[in-house]
Amino acid sequence: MRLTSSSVSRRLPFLDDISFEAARGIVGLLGPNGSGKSTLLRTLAGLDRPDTGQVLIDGAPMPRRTFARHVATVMQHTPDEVDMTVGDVVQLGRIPHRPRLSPTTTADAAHVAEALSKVDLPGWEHRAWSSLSGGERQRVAIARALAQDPEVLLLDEPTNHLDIRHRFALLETLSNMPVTVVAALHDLDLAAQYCTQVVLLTEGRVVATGPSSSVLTPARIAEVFGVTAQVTTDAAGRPRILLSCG
Ligand SMILES: Nc1ncnc2c1ncn2[C@@H]1O[C@H](COP(=O)(O)OP(=O)(O)OP(=O)(O)O)[C@@H](O)[C@H]1O
Repeated sequence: MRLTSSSVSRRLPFLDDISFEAARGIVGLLGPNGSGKSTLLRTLAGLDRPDTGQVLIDGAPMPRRTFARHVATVMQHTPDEVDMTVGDVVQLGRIPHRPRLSPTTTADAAHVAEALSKVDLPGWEHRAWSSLSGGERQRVAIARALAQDPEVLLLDEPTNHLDIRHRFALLETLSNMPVTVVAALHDLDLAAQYCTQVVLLTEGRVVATGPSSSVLTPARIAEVFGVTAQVTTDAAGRPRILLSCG
């Protein structure tokens, strides 16, 4: 499924004429704090409306209920004290696939188990959500989105709280799935390795978009983030970014 941001603009929080298209693979939204990544993701997810412009799926606006079935989101700030099990939380991802008020099925339970395995938490259904660490909660929130069987995934800092191994594992899993992912990321090196395309934002505007090799140049990184970057290419031909202060 293709997701298109077509000249999306908002007055508050500010977004200015944001256009890009995401197809299968990971599109990374990059930019400093306050550059508009979360605002853009919320707008793409239909949680906030653009003042002008449109969000299109396969070239057309999508009705709300169909959208909820095909597009899964993980935004920032998961709740703390919720009296639910991990299984309950991940089951929320199955709601758009069930008739209203109908009970969960064994097929739903299988989707939940598979999603938990994908985030390396197999068999965690009975753990209490409130007992989980920050990184475990983040992985459960991602499992909830995966259990939805989405064709488009919108993720706000999905690697937040994750240890290094699980950061790699998550991006590896996402890039091998037949889904369109748009993810806000802070780690430029990780983005360079896994994103098919990056959208670099500052102050609600797109500075550059395209493959990371063309967008993430040392000059642009210095201009946007105020840090020094050394850009090399690894054995697999992927750009690698080494950052230093100043
Ligand atoms: N409800 C709001 N009303 C007014 N301004 C807002 C509101 N929400 C966010 N902003 C402002 O809009 C700008 C963009 O915020 P946003 O959360 O989209 O940035 P971000 O790129 O996701 O940042 P971060 O990397 O810190 O998560 C920020 O300056 C923020 O303070």
